[in-house]
Amino acid sequence: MISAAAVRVSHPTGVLRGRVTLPASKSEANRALIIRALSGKDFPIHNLSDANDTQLLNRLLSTPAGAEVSAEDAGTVMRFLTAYYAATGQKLTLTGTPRMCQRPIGVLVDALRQLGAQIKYLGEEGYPPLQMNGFEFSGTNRLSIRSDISSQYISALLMIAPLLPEGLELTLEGKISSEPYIRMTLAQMAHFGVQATFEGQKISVAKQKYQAKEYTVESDWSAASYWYSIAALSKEADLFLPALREDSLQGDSVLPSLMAPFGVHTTFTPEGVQLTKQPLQEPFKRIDFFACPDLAQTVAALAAGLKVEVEMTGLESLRIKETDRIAALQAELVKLGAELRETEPDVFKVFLGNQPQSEASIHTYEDHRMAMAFAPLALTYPIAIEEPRVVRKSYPRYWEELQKAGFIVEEPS
Ligand SMILES: O=C(O)C1=C[C@@H](OP(=O)(O)O)[C@@H](O)[C@H](O)C1
Ligand SMILES: C=C(OP(=O)(O)O)C(=O)O
Repeated sequence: MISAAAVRVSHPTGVLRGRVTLPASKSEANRALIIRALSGKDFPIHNLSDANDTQLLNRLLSTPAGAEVSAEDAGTVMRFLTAYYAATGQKLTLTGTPRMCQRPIGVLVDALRQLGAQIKYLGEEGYPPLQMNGFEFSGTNRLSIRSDISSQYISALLMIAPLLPEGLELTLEGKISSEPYIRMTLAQMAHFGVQATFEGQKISVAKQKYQAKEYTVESDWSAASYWYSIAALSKEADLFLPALREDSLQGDSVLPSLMAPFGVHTTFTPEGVQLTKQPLQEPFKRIDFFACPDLAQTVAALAAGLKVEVEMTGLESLRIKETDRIAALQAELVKLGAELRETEPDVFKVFLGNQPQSEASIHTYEDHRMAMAFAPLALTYPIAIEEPRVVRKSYPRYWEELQKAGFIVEEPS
């Protein structure tokens, strides 16, 4: 594990071949863990991620909850546990890092209160920490909920829905952001024997029981995005990423088509995907990240590295993630001679400027994706990444995997 305050990253040849180890999807793993806890049964979950977000949730669910529980900086842990503790009537304080206490949760708390949860805000209204004070069914099973802020609120409610006395009928209000994550939730619920319908803006789940069943978590497509970026920036690449599937539950499995214009060809095999470097296919169409927000930083940094101007939309949710990711991208791309500018409402464009003069030192804002999205640029510019340990949230072995692929990752002297 790298413990330095910063690492300097470089790649002497720009030629990459071999097999990469990916973490398992933290999204899938955390749903499987919550469902197992709600089922009251024990069954094996294979390929559980070593990501801190998953290790943390696993620990919290496998030991009796104390008076205060911290979800640290994990959005899914915070949101899924809020619904889980409400539905199981537990009384405790649920909190997180200072940044977590700036990430909104009011939409979920309002919905849970309507169902009968007693929840009090201990700090600012609409934000953690939360005092969970038990549950007394209100008699309501019909809710309307805003769906344009975070899909995690909806996934959290759906997973507890079959345990509610009358199930749940949810009407989604507005645009549905990160929709593939809602479909992932419903698909995993179906794996464990719980049926739901999702038609238009309405999702219905009747009262049912989760069945015990083994589950194998797929590799993480969001983590794969950094290897797509590496392949695109390389001189030559032939990389194998194991245990990724074409019929994935993860929305970030759009990568093969999203990355084709950037010169990365994907071949699916029964064991995983092979990435090869091809010529760029310009011109670039506008790319919409509304369904796959976790890929936005990868693409913005890649555009700067490849020196192509790319238009990006659907970035609204980036402001409330591990950091304000739009502000973070704007501050760090400038160091590489590029600029992320809002050209019309909700349309951002990466503009190119001059080649950076000296080694850029990228600040990571306690956001794993800032570190992982900018490190591949070492194939183009001299670059340093600050607070490299942030990767532990979703991909603790990231730096070791870069080293295996021929990158030099060293502490600046
Ligand atoms: O449900 C999930 O597992 C996730 C949903 C997305 O969040 P939003 O729904 O808040 O966009 C995504 O960004 C996050 O990394 C994981
Ligand atoms: C947004 C993310 O995670 P979360 O919301 O679960 O903290 C992420 O991993 O990019």
